[in-house]
Amino acid sequence: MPFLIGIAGPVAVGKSTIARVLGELLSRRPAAPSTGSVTTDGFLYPNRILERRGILDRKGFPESYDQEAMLRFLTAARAGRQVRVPVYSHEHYDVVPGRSVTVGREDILIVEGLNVLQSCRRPDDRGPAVDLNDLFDLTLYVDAEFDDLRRWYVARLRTLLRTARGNPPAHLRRYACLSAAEIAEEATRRYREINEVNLVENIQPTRERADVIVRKGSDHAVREVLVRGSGDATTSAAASALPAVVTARTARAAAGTQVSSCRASVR
Ligand SMILES: Nc1ncnc2c1ncn2[C@@H]1O[C@H](COP(=O)(O)OP(=O)(O)OP(=O)(O)O)[C@@H](O)[C@H]1O
Ligand SMILES: CC(C)(CO)[C@@H](O)C(=O)NCCC(=O)O
Repeated sequence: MPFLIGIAGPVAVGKSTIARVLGELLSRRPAAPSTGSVTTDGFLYPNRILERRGILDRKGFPESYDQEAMLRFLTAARAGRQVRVPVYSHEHYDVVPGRSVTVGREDILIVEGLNVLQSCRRPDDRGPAVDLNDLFDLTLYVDAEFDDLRRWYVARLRTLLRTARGNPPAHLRRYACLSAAEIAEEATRRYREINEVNLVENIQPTRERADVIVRKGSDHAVREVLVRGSGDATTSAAASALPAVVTARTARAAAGTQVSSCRASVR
């Protein structure tokens, strides 16, 4: 059965980047465990369903996910069963029809998404909601300042537009004839009106459930690592070892990131 790691946090905080780097680092451990990572974005309903339900502008909110499918996936993965996960594309702003990734047989499986610490409806609402947190062996919450989050969101949008090379998919067309300043203004407004509302209402309230809170600075470097623990010597030692590992290695693995000092404590 895989060791399941959950990574939660706001939109554009760097969850998938951390999942990728962490997976790579863990697979280089002496025992060479096999690792995989997957995002809960794949369980978003396709745009056509969100549109039909009038919730396209609620993408990322709890009701925009197929929670039953997500719960089935996590339960199967936890039991070590192979399972197919649909794929979401930021480029196309939609779930990709017919595409999936198969996971569940790895030694370590990392699942990242806005909602991995939230609770999830059971099929047909039978029984109380499940705290997804309970399905993971270790959970992280990646945190950052709102100003930085907006900036990283805008930067990612710019990258998407650049990658589209003058032929953007439908949802990016509205940005195509805007100046750089207008793109930043429009994307910042979008972040504030949708993602920040979701952050305050649904994502940030789950932060304290995480085993580890990782705080990033405006240069993406890890500034602080807060480990939830009983205050015993082992937890304290693990907490003090973490920042050096996370900061230095994440920085090396993510090109252009500065290595900087980082505090660690047990909370
Ligand atoms: N360590 C890093 N150094 C430099 N840039 C980074 C780093 N981590 C993330 N980024 C950049 O920040 C942006 C958001 O990162 P990423 O896509 O990993 O976030 P996310 O939390 O997975 O987003 P979402 O919730 O929307 O899927 C991307 O443009 C990415 O390149
Ligand atoms: C796909 C999510 C929900 C999370 O990755 C996010 O990137 C997103 O698209 N949010 C919806 C609002 C927006 O367009 O940014």
